[in-house]
Amino acid sequence: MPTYEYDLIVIGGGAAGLTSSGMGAGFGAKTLMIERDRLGGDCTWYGCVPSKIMLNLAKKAKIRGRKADWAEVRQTLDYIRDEVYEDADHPDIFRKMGVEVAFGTAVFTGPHSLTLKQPDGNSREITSRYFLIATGSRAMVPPISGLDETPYLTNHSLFELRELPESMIIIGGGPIGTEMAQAFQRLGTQVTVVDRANEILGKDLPEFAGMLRNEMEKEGVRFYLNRSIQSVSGDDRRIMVSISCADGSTKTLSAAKLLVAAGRQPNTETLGLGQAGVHVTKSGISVNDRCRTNQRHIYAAGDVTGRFQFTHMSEHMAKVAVTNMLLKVPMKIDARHVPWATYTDPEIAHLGPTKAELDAAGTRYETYRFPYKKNDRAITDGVTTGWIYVYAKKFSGKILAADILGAHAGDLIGQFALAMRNGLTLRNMADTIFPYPTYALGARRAADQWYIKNQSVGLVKWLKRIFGYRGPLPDLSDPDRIV
Ligand SMILES: Cc1cc2nc3c(=O)[nH]c(=O)nc-3n(C[C@H](O)[C@H](O)[C@H](O)COP(=O)(O)OP(=O)(O)OC[C@H]3O[C@@H](n4cnc5c(N)ncnc54)[C@H](O)[C@@H]3O)c2cc1C
Ligand SMILES: NC(=O)c1ccc[n+]([C@@H]2O[C@H](COP(=O)([O-])OP(=O)(O)OC[C@H]3O[C@@H](n4cnc5c(N)ncnc54)[C@H](O)[C@@H]3O)[C@@H](O)[C@H]2O)c1
Repeated sequence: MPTYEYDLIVIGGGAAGLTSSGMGAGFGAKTLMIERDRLGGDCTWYGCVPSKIMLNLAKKAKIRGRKADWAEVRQTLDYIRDEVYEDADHPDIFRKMGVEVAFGTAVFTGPHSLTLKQPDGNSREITSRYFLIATGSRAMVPPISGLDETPYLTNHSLFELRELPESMIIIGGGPIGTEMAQAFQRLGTQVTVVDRANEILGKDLPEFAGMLRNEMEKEGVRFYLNRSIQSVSGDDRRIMVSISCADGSTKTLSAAKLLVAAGRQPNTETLGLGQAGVHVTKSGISVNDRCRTNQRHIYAAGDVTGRFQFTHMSEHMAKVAVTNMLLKVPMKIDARHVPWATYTDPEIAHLGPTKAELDAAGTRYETYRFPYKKNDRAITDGVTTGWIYVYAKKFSGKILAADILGAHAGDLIGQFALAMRNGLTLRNMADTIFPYPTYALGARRAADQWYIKNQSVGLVKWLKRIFGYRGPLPDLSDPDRIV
């Protein structure tokens, strides 16, 4: 067997790269992680962490009822991002684990070799037995007339703004556009969202996405949905966005800033994938269920594959890749149990196939629902907007999917993910003791609905006859009754 300098080279030090290099070293592989910027990737610097800080500060601004102090927002953003970096992403943490960390850009020169272009201008040729590509994604800039000549923000520049804009137009009502619309509106910016789709958060349950949009409209966010953008123009002081209206006319929106949040594109161009013979498409590096590319020794994980663009999925894919590559254990991406959450107020979360996918596949299921307005903790906290919907088999209670709108939906969906992944049924959940008063108890009460819905007047008649009970027949007509 030829000898290589490393057993594993990981390219990219974001969620997928950090997980895979730590695991690689943990399994005894001589591992090198290459990062062109700072370890931590999008999540720490330009994604999950700053966006959740903004949402938290925005909630506080809403409670105080006054505009945020942008200097304080920026200070908090910098302070917490640094804290996350020092606690979880710093190169020394990985060096301690046995990972070599090198800074620079990696470019393949062959199937087992690459050039590391270092920041000081020097280059180094390196070989490895295995590679894991985890170079992530960046904002996709749609081909809109005038956009190239107009200043716009993306998630890369948004959190570095020097002042709070008086107004902002956001192109895209996906998770980024929706979270940032609420955050900026609450901080004091007048936000307008434009999307070509007819509802925000196209991957979530439309009914819940519509309820969230209503809440955001009450807070002042303006939505222009089902509109195509004709052109964009402007300068650093004012931006104009022309949109088409349903009657064929054109309307021009204007704001101080423009944020493009219209999806992602994979970071693949500078990798020299052709030299390594790795197959790539516009949506990302093609991988199989084991995260392997068409080259048996080259794997890819995370956003660069264009598959599931979430931090938890980047970590999951990294685990799948390393387990197959270094342990030779055939582990597959668990695509049937993928949860996600959008951290607006109320939150919106989903698990498994969508309701539309269940319906399209002709799957037979029952919907078990529980409203937040009947959850005592939601009542005491004053956050009663929301619902838990679980889709499950009528007789077995086997969980097929779930949607949640409401406070802590992202945490609650984890309860169903654990149950569904491990074959626990709604009956098992309903028989489990959950503490009172918690949001999690709402998950159990949704599971209780399986017992309640399986109760029937016929069953009660049978009980009465067998045991000689003398009460009247119950009224079971309310589909949302809780006992
Ligand atoms: C605003 C926003 C909010 C988000 N919020 C959430 C959330 O709440 N929850 C959630 O689950 N997900 C969220 N996401 C998605 C999440 O951030 C990504 O799915 C995740 O960061 C992807 O991780 P990754 O490791 O694949 O890529 P990245 O984190 O992008 O890491 C890739 C790394 O590779 C480096 N790199 C690229 N090319 C090269 C090269 N040629 N050589 C060397 N290094 C290279 C980059 O510098 C980068 O550090 C959010 C994203 C955004 C933009
Ligand atoms: N809480 C979270 O987990 C979280 C938060 C933010 C981002 N993310 C991840 O980041 C990914 C990217 O987020 P995103 O919101 O940029 O992308 P997205 O693809 O989810 O949504 C983009 C939106 O932009 C619209 N759009 C695209 N082109 C348009 C055009 N020319 N004109 C008008 N509208 C247009 C689409 O219809 C869509 O609604 C997400 O898919 C998600 O995986 C996750």
